[in-house]
Amino acid sequence: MLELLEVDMTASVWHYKAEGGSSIVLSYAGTTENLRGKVLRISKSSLVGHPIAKRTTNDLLFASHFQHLIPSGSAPVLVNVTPSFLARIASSIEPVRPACRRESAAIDLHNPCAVLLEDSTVLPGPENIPAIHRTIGIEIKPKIGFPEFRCPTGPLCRYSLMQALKLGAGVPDAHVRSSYCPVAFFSADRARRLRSLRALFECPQNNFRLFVDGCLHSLPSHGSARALDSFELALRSLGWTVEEALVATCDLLHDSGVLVNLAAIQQLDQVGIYRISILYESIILTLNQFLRPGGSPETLNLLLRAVNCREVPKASLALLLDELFEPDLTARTALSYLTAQHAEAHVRETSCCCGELQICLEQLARSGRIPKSLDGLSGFGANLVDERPKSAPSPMFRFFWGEAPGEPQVLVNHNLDNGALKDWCTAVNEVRCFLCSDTAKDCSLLIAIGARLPAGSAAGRVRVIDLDAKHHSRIPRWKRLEDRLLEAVTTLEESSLTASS
Ligand SMILES: O=P(O)(O)O[C@@H]1[C@@H](OP(=O)(O)O)[C@H](OP(=O)(O)O)[C@H](O)[C@H](OP(=O)(O)O)[C@H]1OP(=O)(O)O
Ligand SMILES: Nc1ncnc2c1ncn2[C@@H]1O[C@H](COP(=O)(O)OP(=O)(O)OP(=O)(O)O)[C@@H](O)[C@H]1O
Repeated sequence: MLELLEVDMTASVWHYKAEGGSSIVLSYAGTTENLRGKVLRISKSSLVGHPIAKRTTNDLLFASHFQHLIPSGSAPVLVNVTPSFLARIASSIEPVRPACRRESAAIDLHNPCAVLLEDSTVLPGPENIPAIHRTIGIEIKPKIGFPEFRCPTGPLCRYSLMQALKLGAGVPDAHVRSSYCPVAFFSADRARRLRSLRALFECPQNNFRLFVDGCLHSLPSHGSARALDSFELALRSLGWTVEEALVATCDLLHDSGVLVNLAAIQQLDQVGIYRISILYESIILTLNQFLRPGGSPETLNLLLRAVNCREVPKASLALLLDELFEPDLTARTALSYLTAQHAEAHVRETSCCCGELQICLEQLARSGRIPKSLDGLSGFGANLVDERPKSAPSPMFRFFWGEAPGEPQVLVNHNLDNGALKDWCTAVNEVRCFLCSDTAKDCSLLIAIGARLPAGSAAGRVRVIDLDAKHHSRIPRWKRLEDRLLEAVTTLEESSLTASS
């Protein structure tokens, strides 16, 4: 059983730290010893009260399986919160929340669970107590590290297309187009990595945040001299110039091995959203066939067992889909290695988990959870960075090359044979891998660096945050988004044709 802890529910000791699309994070400012250096991550709901992220406590159950991987005291813990505590927090933080977040969502007052986490924007002091006066925290949401699209001028990454869409839609954060390139950020080339980091610093949008001594430092979308000045002052007090701090961050990220691991998990997406969407619809058609009156419950249960799911008698479609796509232990292990990722750069030693991740991915392959196309796993993770776009066509490349995915179809009929069962398992596993990869495409890195050391290096640490499993119900939305991205590619193609004629 998962243990639910109680936390200090005095609203005044929890201060707003930051937020994303589905969570608000508060830092602890009270005196309880074991809460110092912790943050509380609470869920949001839409303004009319619908939960935003379909999160399950399994995320935490899962984390509890891997406590041994996570440095002591850093493992996330599920805690109980009351509606009245949440309501008090909601009113106290409202004035400090960014307007665009306030207008779209609020605290979910009806979710009795929150997550207590280590504050990864600060470095632990001697007794694991955060030395909050001496840390710069840098948060990066790197997005997808390989190009997925092709246009007349060459490969194109999803991020730059999203920039075009965000600019067109007037997204508040993105009124200036960023020159950040995730492919360069994941690159093995240090100069390219550094250039992409500078681009983030110059145009942060929602991909880059700075914390000074654990507090979010507002960095305007396109550099107001004043905000930069105060950040530079904070850096200077730790012995850094901005450029030196960016170089140290870049090196720390590289030494930690985290980017290679992240890229490996992102590339569990081997087939692209169009094929995934067809498979997802096929899975729904198949389940519906067996859920209809007269459908065969025995066959349905056989299908569930074939993909390691519990038998669900008389289940609804929604329950069955949740059961099928609740990430299984092995897929979660891969993500868990990211959670456990950390690096202590001052000793230039890393606790890079490439080896373990490799084993885990191989296990995924053996258990049939990685599609056949990923069979050649030797080197998986090791030489992905920079290699893949040249050596193996990405899903979207394949789409353009004419391997269109076809129509959804019922994957098995009532006379289940081995071939049909295999198609079913492949389809479910491909969708599972895709969901797992999407988590890695949307997570963030938190890099904490302390004072500059004489050799120009930093005491520092890298953590990966926001590894929530993505819910299968997002698949139709992702497909529609992909349609819009493809339209943007077409517009680019047309404008380049016009320019060249
Ligand atoms: O759909 P995308 O690629 O725009 O990604 C969403 C992110 O937008 P971005 O492009 O990074 O500005 C979006 O970021 P913001 O909340 O806009 O900062 C979220 O991360 C969203 O995930 P979730 O709803 O919080 O679980 C992300 O949604 P998912 O794609 O992960 O469902
Ligand atoms: N462990 C942590 N330590 C310090 N700050 C954190 C931690 N976890 C989250 N944060 C801060 O809170 C913000 C929101 O958290 P998180 O990314 O988990 O929310 P989300 O809504 O799931 O994000 P997204 O919109 O990217 O999906 C982060 O961007 C980060 O600034």
